[in-house]
Amino acid sequence: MRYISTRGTAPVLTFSEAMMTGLARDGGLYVPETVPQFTPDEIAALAGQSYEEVAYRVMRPFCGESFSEEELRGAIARAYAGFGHAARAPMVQLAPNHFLLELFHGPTLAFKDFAMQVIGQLFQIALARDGKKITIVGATSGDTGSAAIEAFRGLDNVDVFILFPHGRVSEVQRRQMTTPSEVNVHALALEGDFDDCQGKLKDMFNDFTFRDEVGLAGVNSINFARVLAQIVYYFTAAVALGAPHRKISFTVPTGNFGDIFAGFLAKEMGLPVERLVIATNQNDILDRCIKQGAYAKRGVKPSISPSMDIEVSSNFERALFWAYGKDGAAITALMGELSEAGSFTVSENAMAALLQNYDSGSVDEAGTSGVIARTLAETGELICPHTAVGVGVAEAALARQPEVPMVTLSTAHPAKFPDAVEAATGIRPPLPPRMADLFDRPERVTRVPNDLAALETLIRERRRK
Ligand SMILES: Cc1ncc(COP(=O)(O)O)c(C=O)c1O
Ligand SMILES: N[C@@H](CCOP(=O)(O)O)C(=O)O
Repeated sequence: MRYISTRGTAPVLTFSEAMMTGLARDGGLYVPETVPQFTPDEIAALAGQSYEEVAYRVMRPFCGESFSEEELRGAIARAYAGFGHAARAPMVQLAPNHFLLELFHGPTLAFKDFAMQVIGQLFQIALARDGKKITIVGATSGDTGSAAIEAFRGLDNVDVFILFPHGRVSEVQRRQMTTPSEVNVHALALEGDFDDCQGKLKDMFNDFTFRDEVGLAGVNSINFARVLAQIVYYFTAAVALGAPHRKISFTVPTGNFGDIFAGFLAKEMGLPVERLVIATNQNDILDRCIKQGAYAKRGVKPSISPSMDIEVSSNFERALFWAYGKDGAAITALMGELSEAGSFTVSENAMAALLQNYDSGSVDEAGTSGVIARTLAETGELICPHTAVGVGVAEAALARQPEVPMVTLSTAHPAKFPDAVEAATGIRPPLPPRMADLFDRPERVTRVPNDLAALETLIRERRRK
């Protein structure tokens, strides 16, 4: 299995090389050259298997020779052992043909744990083999950061620096990042929004001197291994609802497009996915692009679903790569236009390709609160604001095609966003007992400017040599 860049000119790599490399050296994102195929019989055989077994069968063909069966099975087993639900990703029914896929039973209460826990294990295997030390830098709008810290805290050969937008994450999210006491963990509050954080991260990858000096590694969904581990729950959910004998649609609360792109790959592998519905909050650049064919920045507005306050949606580049027939030069040109002019127009053929797979919708702030309140009243389920955006968009999509079961991804636990949930329902969701003292723990955080040179200097000084 070989991995190629969406921009077409970076070296072709194996799975573990792509995982340890992060951003391709031409600025693109690594993708598998070919997508492994599952037959209907192979999909049917997943029914009744444990989450770990499905994860092994789905991930194995993407890994090539990078990890042995024993290594991959061991990594998966250790990754999910700490999850708070035996099914790992259970489903609850909200309405006839509408299901919620709960992805918040991991250690940091968001879907990020599903992939981050696995790649934490895979990184450790790879690092033990070659004896290297690495510096992970991550950008977060709230959830990736704590998931990365949880997966890598305390490791001798890894330093973790997390950039989050100052004042734009929930207090629970911030404390999850600022209270770990391990010396290898560094929470950095950047003056700017998430796009600034991710922009600086990509700038660091594109500064080859810095990148090679510090052994830079990335655990955002820039890293294909993150996306890979997120494919698994599309299979478990679809099979539980009757795949491969029945088509299933998914609605995905979307920001950086990693989660929904994992659903696209599940479809490419042979899973009968009818529609992948992109759900955006008031930062609706992806919804506008799907409806109007132009990707145009307007400026990020803070919302009550802060993890989706994103305009430069990194993995949309991967979706465009497929839509443009894997033409790296075309993607390079589009990404150049985006950084220079803040917008680009999608060609007619590429739009047609996107519309074969994706549908979209958005929910504004009042709508999000309304969905949280209504979902509680009608179903008894208390949901987080990101999930509420998904539920609102899914209900509209389901009304257009009621005969196809719809799965909405519930991407975070409501207790991560207690203010928004309380404002909508009057109920303040409690943190699980293991996190009950989160507000008593001392915080450690450094305010940083939105400045590449200053960030690189800080990382050079703080990382352990
Ligand atoms: C709770 C939550 N929901 C949804 C999203 C959006 O997911 P993605 O960035 O993969 O589109 C995020 C951030 O990634 C998130 O943290
Ligand atoms: N919403 C994310 C943003 C980063 O996404 P990633 O999937 O690329 O890591 C977050 O919570 O940090």
